[in-house]
Amino acid sequence: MLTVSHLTYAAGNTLLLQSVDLRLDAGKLHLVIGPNGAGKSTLLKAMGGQIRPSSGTIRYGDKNISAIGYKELARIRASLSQQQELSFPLKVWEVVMMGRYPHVRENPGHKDTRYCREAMQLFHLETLADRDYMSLSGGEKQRVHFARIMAQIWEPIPGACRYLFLDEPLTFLDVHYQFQLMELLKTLLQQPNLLIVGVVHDLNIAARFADNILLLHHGKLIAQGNREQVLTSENIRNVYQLEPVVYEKDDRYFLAF
Ligand SMILES: Nc1ncnc2c1ncn2[C@@H]1O[C@H](COP(=O)(O)OP(=O)(O)OP(=O)(O)O)[C@@H](O)[C@H]1O
Repeated sequence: MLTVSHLTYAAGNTLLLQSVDLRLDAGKLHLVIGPNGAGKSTLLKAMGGQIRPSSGTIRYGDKNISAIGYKELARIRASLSQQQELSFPLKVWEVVMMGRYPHVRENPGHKDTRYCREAMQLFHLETLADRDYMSLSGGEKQRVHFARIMAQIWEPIPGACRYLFLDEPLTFLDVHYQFQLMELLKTLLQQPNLLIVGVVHDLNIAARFADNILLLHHGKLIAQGNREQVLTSENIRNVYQLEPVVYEKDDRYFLAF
């Protein structure tokens, strides 16, 4: 479980997050939505321990993350940031292997190689393993980074949770891979003690795949819950200044503008 209590983050005089409270369970897909500049990336970075809150606490289980050392943090949580560009020549498998560095003492061992291979299989990268990363398309690069961060937290930790933070993971992916990734995340969540939080802009993706939707606006958590609770006409109007038509049919729930 991940618990956020009274989280506030300020940059100079600007409050980017204002007293956010959350309790996120493992085994569920939590998707953060909200307009540009709402504070979604800032929230993810704070939950991933990449930035230190101005006030408030973030706990992994019963541990305050400020008490978790950098190396230990890197073994239990992985983050996909919005900008992933690498500007030096590496083969695809070498980029994926970077995910294993927090676990490696001197040189990667058989276990690290196996986890990287399995992570690459998961994202259908086997045939690209020896390609120069810089020669890949945007979508291919994105899949390499998914494999890298999955390799980082590949191994379940007995009795403890692993945390995966994905900031706009659907950027660069065509609609086929977008759906494939979301389905894959749902499958991964069947593993014990895995917690995934992602940021998406597509409200219909959130409606279709999220178990829990977090709506941020001006650094505040405006609504949280399932799609019927969060993706209401009123919330969308207030936050995006758009008037949606909400369709509900069988198990489908979607918004048209
Ligand atoms: N270091 C900083 N100093 C001042 N303002 C900042 C700083 N970092 C972020 N901001 C501002 O804080 C706000 C929230 O940024 P954040 O990146 O969290 O938004 P977001 O919801 O992820 O937006 P987007 O959907 O555009 O990616 C933005 O207005 C951004 O310009």
